[in-house]
Amino acid sequence: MKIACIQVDIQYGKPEKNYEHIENKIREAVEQHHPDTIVLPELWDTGYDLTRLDEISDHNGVKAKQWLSSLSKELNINIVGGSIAYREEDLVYNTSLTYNRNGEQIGTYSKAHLITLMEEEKYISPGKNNTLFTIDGNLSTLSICYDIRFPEWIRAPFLNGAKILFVPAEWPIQRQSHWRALLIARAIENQCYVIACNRVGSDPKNTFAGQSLVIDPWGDIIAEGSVHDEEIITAEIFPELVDDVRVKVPVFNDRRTDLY
Ligand SMILES: NC(=O)CCC(=O)C(=O)O
Repeated sequence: MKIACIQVDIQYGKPEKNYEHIENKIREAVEQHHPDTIVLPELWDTGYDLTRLDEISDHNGVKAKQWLSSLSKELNINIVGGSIAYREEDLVYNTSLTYNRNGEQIGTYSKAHLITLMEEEKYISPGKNNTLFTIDGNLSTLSICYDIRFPEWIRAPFLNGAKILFVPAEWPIQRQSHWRALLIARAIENQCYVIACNRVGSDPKNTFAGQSLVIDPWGDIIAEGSVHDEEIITAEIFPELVDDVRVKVPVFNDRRTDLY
């Protein structure tokens, strides 16, 4: 499966502009790299313009759903749609929607761990469920940005057979070393592919770290974005490698389920 992470800058609180820019980038990625699966960053529609979510969030995700469905079908690609500001009645969630090549929604997940450091919990409601979905035959899960600091949360879908972890993010540059280390650790401990798409650029409060990563189940980085520039990061992944690594180092069998 060929992956393309769309590492872009995001305009603060301007969904229309972001839709236009990201659609152009997706079309460019498809023309130049012929990916099977496209991955977008976190909150790519609004950015972290949290105080204006009443005005700019997507009611029931109607707009994003229509756009993701028609684009994935037209271009014959899977789209792991990063995340959007998704309004459900009076609450807003940081929600990811995944579509397959037929334009069908196959996955949804709302960020469970909200980052108090960025005051996310004041404006966004937390999700309660993790997710499992199948992309081109590969069982996958997804966590959003700050979630990667909580390995006990991420473990559950891997105990249920996941082989790939997708991570849309808006990770600031001041904690860049944590981004790399945490993603490599999640790949090694779960013996899975990690496909992490971060944004670049700045908003009024933060500068973001880019460095989108594709990491194999051995923990080796196989593709990496730059820190400052918009970029399409591509990699070919081989999910059968997950089984090889799990046989070589059988940590799933060696877990002490009598103790934890
Ligand atoms: N958008 C985020 O969740 C940022 C996470 C972060 O900055 C951190 O965990 O550190």
